[in-house]
Amino acid sequence: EEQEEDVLRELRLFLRNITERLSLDRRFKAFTKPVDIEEVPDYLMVIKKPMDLSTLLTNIDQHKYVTVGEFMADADFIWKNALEYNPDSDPMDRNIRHRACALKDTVRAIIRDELDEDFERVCEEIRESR
Ligand SMILES: Cc1noc(C)c1-c1cc(NS(=O)(=O)c2ccccc2)cc(C(=O)O)c1
Repeated sequence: EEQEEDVLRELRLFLRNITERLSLDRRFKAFTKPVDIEEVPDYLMVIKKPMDLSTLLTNIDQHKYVTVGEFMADADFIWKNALEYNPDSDPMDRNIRHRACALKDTVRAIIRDELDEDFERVCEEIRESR
């Protein structure tokens, strides 16, 4: 009903705000767009679920997420994919893994500091009712 739509509208505002702040952080520039398959031709042979910050934003606008947990599951693919595709000890791989870990820690810190757990519980009730 209307109150549920108000809650989900507030969820989308919260998730858009997080995603836009991450996209403005220069450390995370490589994560703002899908990995370019012309530049990285074997990427889709290794990574089964590509994800990036612009795709998160599209998903938010398409009302894909009803809880913060669902958003986090997709956001986690961004850094997990980077760790999986760039496992080697050479400086380039180490550098992208360092940025991937910074992204993981930053998302978690924002959620810990800014998400009201009662609000997430209301979102989970809506998810279970649908
Ligand atoms: C993410 C990700 N996961 O695997 C890799 C590898 C990256 C990644 C992707 C990008 N952006 S891109 O796919 O459009 C691109 C790749 C190669 C040359 C020029 C552009 C940049 C970087 C970077 O370190 O700058 C890294």
